[in-house]
Amino acid sequence: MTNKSMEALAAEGAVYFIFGATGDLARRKLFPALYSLYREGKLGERFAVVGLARRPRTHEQFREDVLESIREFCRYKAEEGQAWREFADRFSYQSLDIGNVEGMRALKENTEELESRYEIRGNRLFYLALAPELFGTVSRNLRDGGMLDSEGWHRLVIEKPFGYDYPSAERLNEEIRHVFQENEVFRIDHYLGKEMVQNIEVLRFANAFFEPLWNSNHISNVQITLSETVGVEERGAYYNKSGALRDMVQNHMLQMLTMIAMEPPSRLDPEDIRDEKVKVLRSIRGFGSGEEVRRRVVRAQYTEGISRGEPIKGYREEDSVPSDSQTETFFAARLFVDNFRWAGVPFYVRTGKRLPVKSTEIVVEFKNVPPGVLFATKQELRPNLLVIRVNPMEGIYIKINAKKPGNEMTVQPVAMEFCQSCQIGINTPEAYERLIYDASRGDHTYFTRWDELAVAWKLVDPIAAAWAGSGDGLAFYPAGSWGPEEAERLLAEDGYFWWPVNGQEEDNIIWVSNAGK
Ligand SMILES: NC(=O)C1=CN([C@@H]2O[C@H](COP(=O)(O)OP(=O)(O)OC[C@H]3O[C@@H](n4cnc5c(N)ncnc54)[C@H](OP(=O)(O)O)[C@@H]3O)[C@@H](O)[C@H]2O)C=CC1
Ligand SMILES: O=C1O[C@H](COP(=O)(O)O)[C@@H](O)[C@H](O)[C@H]1O
Repeated sequence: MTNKSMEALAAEGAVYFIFGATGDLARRKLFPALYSLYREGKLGERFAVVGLARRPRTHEQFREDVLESIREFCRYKAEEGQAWREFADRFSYQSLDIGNVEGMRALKENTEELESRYEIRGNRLFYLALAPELFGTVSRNLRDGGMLDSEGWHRLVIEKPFGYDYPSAERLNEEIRHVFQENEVFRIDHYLGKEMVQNIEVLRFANAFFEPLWNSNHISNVQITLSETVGVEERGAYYNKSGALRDMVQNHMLQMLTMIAMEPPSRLDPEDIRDEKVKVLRSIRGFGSGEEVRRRVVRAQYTEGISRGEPIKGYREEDSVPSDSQTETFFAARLFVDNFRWAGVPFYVRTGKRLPVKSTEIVVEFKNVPPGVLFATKQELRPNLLVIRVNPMEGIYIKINAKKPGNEMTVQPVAMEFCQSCQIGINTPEAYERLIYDASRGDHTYFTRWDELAVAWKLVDPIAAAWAGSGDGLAFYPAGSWGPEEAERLLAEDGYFWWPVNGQEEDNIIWVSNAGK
C-alpha cells in the first residue's frame, strides 16, 4: 500500500461499524485487533467505532465488554487510566435490528454527529460479524437508511462462510452487488492475513534460489496440513451443515495452495496478484465423477479417543450434533494443478479436528538426487524439503543432506530453521489486525475476489454432491490420532508419506535453529 493512502487515512479518518458487536467474533478478534491498531497509531487521530446488535447495552456497558475482551485476547495489555479512557471514548453502541430501516436512519444521525465531533470526512467501514443470511438485508438497509450518502468511501467487510455452495454464493453476491461495487467489498479469509501466508510471495519472488526450482522438474509433491486439536465445541449447529470441506478446504486450504502455485504477478498490485491466484484455481483438475472423488478424496469423522492424556468424546456425541451425522471432520485429497509449471505434481491437502497437534504447515518436497550414484549408493538419502510453518509457530526451515563430521563420508540430514515467532514473539500482528487495517486503506490484496470464490465453490461442489445423502466412504478415526489410514494410503499409492509436522518425529536429524532446539 502506498504512503499516500496511509496518509490519506490518517488525515481523513473513518468510522468503523461493527455489526454483531455482542458476538463471539467481535469479542475474540475484532475489538482486540482495533486496540492493537490504536496502540500502533494505525487508526490515526480521527476515528470512532460504533457497535451494533439487537440486545440492549449502554455505551458504558459496551465499553466494559470491549475492555474485557482486550484483557482476555489482545496482544497488548489494556493501559487502564487516562490512555484507556481516550480509546474507550471513541466507542459507542446502538441497539439495532438490521432488518429495521428506521434503525439505520437513527444510525445515520448518530454517525454524522460522530463525524463532526472527530472531524472525520464521511469514510465508513462496515464490518459484518453476522450470519451470512443477513448480509443482503444489511446492505439494502444501509443504502435505504442513507448510510451510504456521505461524501467519503464506503467499504463492506464480510466474513466467511460466503455461501454454502456455488448457487447460494452467487445469490449472496448478487444481493451485495446491488448495493456495493466489487472494489468496495472485502471478503475475509483470515488465512490470507497470516504473516507466513503473506510471506510465501516474498520467499518465492525475493530469493534467487527457490524460483528456478519451483516447478515439476524439481518438486515431487507439495503437502498442506492444517490440523486442529479442537473439536466442534458449541459450533455443532453450524459445523454439522458445513463439515471440513466447506469450513476449511473451500477457503483456507485452497487459498494457501494458490499462493504456493501461482505464477509471479506482473506487479505487486492487488488485481495482478488475484488474477494469478484465480488462474491457479481454474487449473486445478476437477472431480468429474463420483469415482474420481472416491479415488482422490478421503473423508472421515472422529470417534472417541484420547488427546493429550484426556478422554475425548466422539463427534456424534457432541451436543447439537445428530447421533447419525455423516459430516466429515477430516478431509484429505490429492489435487493436481494442470498447467505448464505443475503438470503431474500432486498437491496433498489434509485438515481435521481432534488431531494430535494444532499446526498449519506447507511442505515442498524436492525430487531426490538420482539413486545409485555417489552418496546415494551407500545409504538412502532423504529428499530436500522447504517447510513453511504458518500457525501457531511461524517460520521456515529447509532440510538438506550434509556430511557427518568424521572420517567416514556419511551423510546426515540437517534442518536449518528460521523461527520467526521465536524472534518476534507474541508481537506478530494477528490476521484480523492486518485485514482491518488493509480494508481501511482500501488494499484488496489479501481479500478474496468474487471470481476466486466462484471457482473455489465450483471445485468443491462436485465433491459434496458425490457425498450427498450417503455415508458411503465415510471413514472414522479416534480423536487424538492423525486421521484414518485411508489418508496415509492416498500418499503411499504414489510412493510418498505425510511428513511429520515440525519434523518432530524424525530421528537422527541435526537442527540448526534460532529457536534453540
Ligand atoms: N466466531 C469466530 O471465530 C468466527 C466467526 N466467523 C463468522 O463471523 C460471523 C459472526 O460469527 P460469531 O460472532 O461467531 O456469531 P455470534 O452468533 O456469536 O454473533 C452474532 C451477532 O449477530 C448479532 N445479530 C444477530 N441477528 C441480528 C439482527 N437481526 N440484527 C442485529 N444484530 C444481529 C448478534 O447479537 P444480538 O443477538 O444481540 O442481536 C451477535 O452480536 C458469522 O458469519 C461466522 O460464520 C468466521 C470465522 C470465525
Ligand atoms: O475459519 C475457521 O478457522 C478456524 C481455524 O483457524 P486458525 O487461525 O485457528 O487456524 C477453525 O477452527 C474454524 O472451524 C473455521 O471456521
